[in-house]
Amino acid sequence: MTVIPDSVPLGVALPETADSTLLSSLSSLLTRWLPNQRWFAGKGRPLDGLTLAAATELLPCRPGSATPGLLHLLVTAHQGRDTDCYQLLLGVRAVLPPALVPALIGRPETGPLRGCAVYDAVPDPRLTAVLLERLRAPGRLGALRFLREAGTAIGSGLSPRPLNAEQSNSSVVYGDAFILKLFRRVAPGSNPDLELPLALARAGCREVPAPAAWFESAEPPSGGGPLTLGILQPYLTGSSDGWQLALRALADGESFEGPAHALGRATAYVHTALARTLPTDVLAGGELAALAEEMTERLDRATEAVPELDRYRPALRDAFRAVVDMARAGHQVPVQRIHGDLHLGQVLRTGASAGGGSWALIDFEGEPAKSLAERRTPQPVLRDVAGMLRSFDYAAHSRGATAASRAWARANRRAYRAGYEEAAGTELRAQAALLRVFETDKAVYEVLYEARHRPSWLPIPMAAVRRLAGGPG
Ligand SMILES: Nc1ncnc2c1ncn2[C@@H]1O[C@H](COP(=O)(O)OP(=O)(O)O)[C@@H](O)[C@H]1O
Ligand SMILES: O=P(O)(O)O[C@H]1O[C@H](CO)[C@@H](O[C@H]2O[C@H](CO)[C@@H](O)[C@H](O)[C@H]2O)[C@H](O)[C@H]1O
Repeated sequence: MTVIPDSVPLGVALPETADSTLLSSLSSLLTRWLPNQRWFAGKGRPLDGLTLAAATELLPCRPGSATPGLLHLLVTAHQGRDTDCYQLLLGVRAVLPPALVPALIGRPETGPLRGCAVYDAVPDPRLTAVLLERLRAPGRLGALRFLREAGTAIGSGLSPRPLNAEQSNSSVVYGDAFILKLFRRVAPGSNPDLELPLALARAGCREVPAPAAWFESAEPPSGGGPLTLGILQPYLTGSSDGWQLALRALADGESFEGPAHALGRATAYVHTALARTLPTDVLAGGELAALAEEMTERLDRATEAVPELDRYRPALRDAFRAVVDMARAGHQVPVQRIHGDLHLGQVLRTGASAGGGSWALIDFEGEPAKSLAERRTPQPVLRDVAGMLRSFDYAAHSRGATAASRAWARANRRAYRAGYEEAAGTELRAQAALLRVFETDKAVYEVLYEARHRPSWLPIPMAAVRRLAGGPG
């Protein structure tokens, strides 16, 4: 791009004049491409337009050059009154190799990149290698700041490959040693997916992969703090996620109670370490009433999207009222930072083939639909426990709700609770009413999630809603 002098090697913020020409030339291509991405959060609503929040050239983009360029953009998507900021990493080449053709976004007809192939850079190892180099050498580059945890060794020359998982974000694995998670929808303020694992690792908790390096963008003029953009952490080679393992055990007619028990213990260790390291509080009186109100509102929103929920609404509202009764009876509920969206897909088991195995919790972002402020608010630990209990129910139902699969789910739920109680030193039985409230709230969340993302899965949380509302399961 002509605005960048040859002498600037890497990472420059584009001058504002270049920003506006750049975006106007890319705008129509990105407006078509963005809504089709798995991670685009505003599906089903028209995209009215895009504005550019920040642009940084990580590798020079020169039309006609044989070497690829790399542009880092933060763009704001406008949908009615809603705005969301997305992180885009764009490759720029004169000629696109066949392997990268599926990543093509388009060829701008005007502006500084006229005629170049502009594409999603995540599948291009030549470009993602640059990100690792930047993370190895902390410092500021244009609008971006690269940081590294003291005392971590990050090797050079590790070959990158994109992780081909259905994800809310995009990840790149480097030589099976590290994984870089690139957040797609970003917001000002520290992302709990960095904040919590960093605090846990620094506190010596071994149940999370420790962040090794990360990068962020400067605080926007509207405030709120820097935006967390990407996190590099050790790649747990040979691990399998809990969802795959549970389904395999179910299909093979094998018990999963040992791993479920260990998972309960791992969850408790993480909770205990979080309570030791980060602020805690208690909810009482009006705050408990507000919690019930929040759950009721979520139920009302879900009912608007899934009218089938309406017949269960009175019973579910009654269930939430248990929290108001607790408030009236003068109960206090401890709250602390938690995982926020714990399920079998968020836990990785390593070393299982050697007979032992240990669990690691990943993806501390919280429920994707909640704002960053909501996700960072201290919560009762039972929210996480309930999430995992629901997940055993999901696994069983995804293979047909037979008597055997239901018994399998019950046994694993019991084992998970027992492991948790043992390691946390708490009696979950004494909190059964509140645990049921959180399971109910999670099932309502899942109804809305499935209706939006995977309608064919809707019967799974609907069956739970029916059961929790007092009907047959
Ligand atoms: N440290 C890790 N080691 C090995 N695999 C990982 C690691 N972190 C994430 N993964 C893999 O990447 C997938 C997506 O990671 P996750 O943090 O859940 O991203 P997203 O928020 O985009 O869903 C996980 O399901 C897991 O398969
Ligand atoms: O992993 P994410 O943070 O993107 O979480 C969202 O998607 C999950 C599905 O991938 C969804 O989890 C639900 O389905 C799981 C099986 O696929 C099941 O194990 C969970 O118990 C169930 O909640 C999660 O709710 C959603 O936030």
